[in-house]
Amino acid sequence: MATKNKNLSQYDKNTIPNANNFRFGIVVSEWNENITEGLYQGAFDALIDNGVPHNSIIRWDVPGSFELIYGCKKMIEQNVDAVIAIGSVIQGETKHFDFVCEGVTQGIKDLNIITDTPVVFCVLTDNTMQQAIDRAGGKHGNKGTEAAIAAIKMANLRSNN
Ligand SMILES: Nc1c(NC[C@H](O)[C@H](O)[C@H](O)CO)[nH]c(=O)[nH]c1=O
Ligand SMILES: CC(=O)[C@@H](O)COP(=O)(O)O
Repeated sequence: MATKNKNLSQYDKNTIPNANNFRFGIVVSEWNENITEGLYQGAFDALIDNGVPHNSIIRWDVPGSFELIYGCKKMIEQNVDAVIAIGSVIQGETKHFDFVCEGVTQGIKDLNIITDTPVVFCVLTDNTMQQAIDRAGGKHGNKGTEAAIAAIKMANLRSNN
């Protein structure tokens, strides 16, 4: 189902595990910060809404989405229960979009394989700024909210296995 057919911000609190004792790291790319700040707010608000204490959320900023890989690797060393990688990559004139998107995707995938801490992929890869706006609190909801819920569920899975 495409994003246009669902609201990224909707979740049923009755299906969300108890997150009171989990710690979360959020690494935020500064590129397209009008988008990434919206994604961060969605993620932060969802974590708080589900009982995560404010002091159990660590935020670091990195220059761009490609640096999310290293930032998340170092965040994992902070003994958090899950990490959320937040970025916004928007198509420009060249193929750089393709390489950044592929690189960050593969890098975050690798962290999920190599380490024992789940890293949630909250990196928008949009053709236009409007598509990004629509997914960072606009008409399709907020990908950051979706990512926070995924992070809670994965932290819970990790704690039970
Ligand atoms: N064009 C975008 C970038 N490009 C920058 C790279 O992510 C990286 O910081 C640079 O290549 C230095 O290593 N980053 C985004 O997050 N979004 C873009 O649209
Ligand atoms: C994703 C990017 O790196 C891209 O936005 C940069 O723009 P351009 O391809 O025009 O250099």
